[in-house]
Amino acid sequence: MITTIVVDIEGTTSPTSSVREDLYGYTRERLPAWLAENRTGAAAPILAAAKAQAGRPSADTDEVAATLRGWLDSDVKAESLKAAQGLICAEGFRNGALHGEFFADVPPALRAWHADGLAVYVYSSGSVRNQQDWFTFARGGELASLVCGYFDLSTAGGKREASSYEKIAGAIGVSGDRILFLSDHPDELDAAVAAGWHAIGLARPGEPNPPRPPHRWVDTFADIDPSAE
Ligand SMILES: CSCCC(=O)C(=O)COP(=O)(O)O
Repeated sequence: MITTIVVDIEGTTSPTSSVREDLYGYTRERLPAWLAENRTGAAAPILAAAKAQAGRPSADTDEVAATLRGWLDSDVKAESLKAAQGLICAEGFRNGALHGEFFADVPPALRAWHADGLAVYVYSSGSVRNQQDWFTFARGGELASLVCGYFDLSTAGGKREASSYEKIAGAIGVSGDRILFLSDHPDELDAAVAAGWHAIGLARPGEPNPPRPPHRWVDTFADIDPSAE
């Protein structure tokens, strides 16, 4: 019996375009100034991690900003970039420039699962901070009250690793065979199944990741019945 649902964000709850155009665009524009202004504070661990990952220990903040912008452009899911994105976008969510964007079928499904007593968690490459803001400042009304918790690359690990799903199951204290994972990415579904989870793929019109066997694929949360898993 499924007691817990874990959802991916990009391509699953939300259009890829809303992440890449809105969040990446907002971050891209503000990265150089934000890194420079916060280099001895919130940006310090981000600068250190990005320099280490890039193999450029003596890079200055301008060079790190250019590196992080390059990672945004090629969608590198690096922890340091995602941490910066979460902190930079926090201001945009609070001043009304940014909203969490969700496919129309997602809020009613989350409400129904919550009303049925299912626990909903989020696991995304975006930082926990960014995820919380995405659900809190959802266009059309907050959705964070429907979510029990959030996991990201720093708290769970990479999304294509079975060990990350084992770690999440351990952290929430639920056996994998009671957890249903929803994602648009076949490699992530493979990893969740390898950890003993149930998994359903989202293949939404216009989204980039093609479906792949052996998973079941749907194009809307309305077609997901956790009690039938
Ligand atoms: C709204 S949280 C930020 C989303 C993000 O930056 C991202 O890379 C989404 O990746 P996902 O793991 O949800 O596909």
